Amino acid sequence: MITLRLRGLAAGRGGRLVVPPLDLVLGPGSALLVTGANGAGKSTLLRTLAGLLPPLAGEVSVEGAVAADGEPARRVAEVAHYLGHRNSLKAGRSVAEELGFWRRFLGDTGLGVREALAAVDLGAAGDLPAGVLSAGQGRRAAMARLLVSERPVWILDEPTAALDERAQARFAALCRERQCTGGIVIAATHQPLALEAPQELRLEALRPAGVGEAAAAAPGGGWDELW
Ligand SMILES: Nc1ncnc2c1ncn2[C@@H]1O[C@H](COP(=O)(O)OP(=O)(O)OP(=O)(O)O)[C@@H](O)[C@H]1O
Repeated sequence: MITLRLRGLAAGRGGRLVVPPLDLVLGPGSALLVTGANGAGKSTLLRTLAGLLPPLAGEVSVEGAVAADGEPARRVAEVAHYLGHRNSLKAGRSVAEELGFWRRFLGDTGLGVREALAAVDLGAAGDLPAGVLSAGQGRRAAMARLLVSERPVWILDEPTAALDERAQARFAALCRERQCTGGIVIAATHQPLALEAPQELRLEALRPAGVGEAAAAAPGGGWDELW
């Protein structure tokens, strides 16, 4: 059964510390809700966990999971789905074609494309170009991407933004099913998300060194000119 272990994991952008070192253990069936104000570093942390940004310090290790090649997984990216702010669907191709691409790319170990679309109430939209989907439909198509390939870790950035109430409830149920089968769900969100017994990690925005001084000293009002 899978466990993720964060040891002194610090995340940042452009060499600037955004999330101070964290120690955390996420065992099978667990969930982590990452909260905090705009700019606090939620996306930065999630992208670091997903292997899309290098940690500034420390590490995240994976134990007890097997990668697609049958070897023990060494990196979270080998066993995780990452759902970012964008839906990762090419506008000119049909929703079904796009999901078919992701199914081949990520490993065809989950639901078939039509089954996955039905599971997110998008059964009638498979032949539409992805670019014509509404914001909420696009998000549901992205949810279907989580289902076409079986991966134990879901890393989700604002997953329910744009979803109506029914779709939010459906998505939360899918996350809990992931937990029930021993998976791990990590979600950054400003909205309630009904996960099973989540740990909460609230991030506080760090003030970049020297910002106050620079603003005070800048001619013409400093930061005010940016708004
Ligand atoms: N590509 C980048 N280069 C430099 N700084 C960045 C970059 N992307 C984000 N930042 C900065 O990193 C900090 C954290 O941003 P991040 O997107 O992680 O916040 P967040 O908590 O996810 O915010 P939100 O709730 O608005 O989505 C912010 O100060 C932001 O300006």
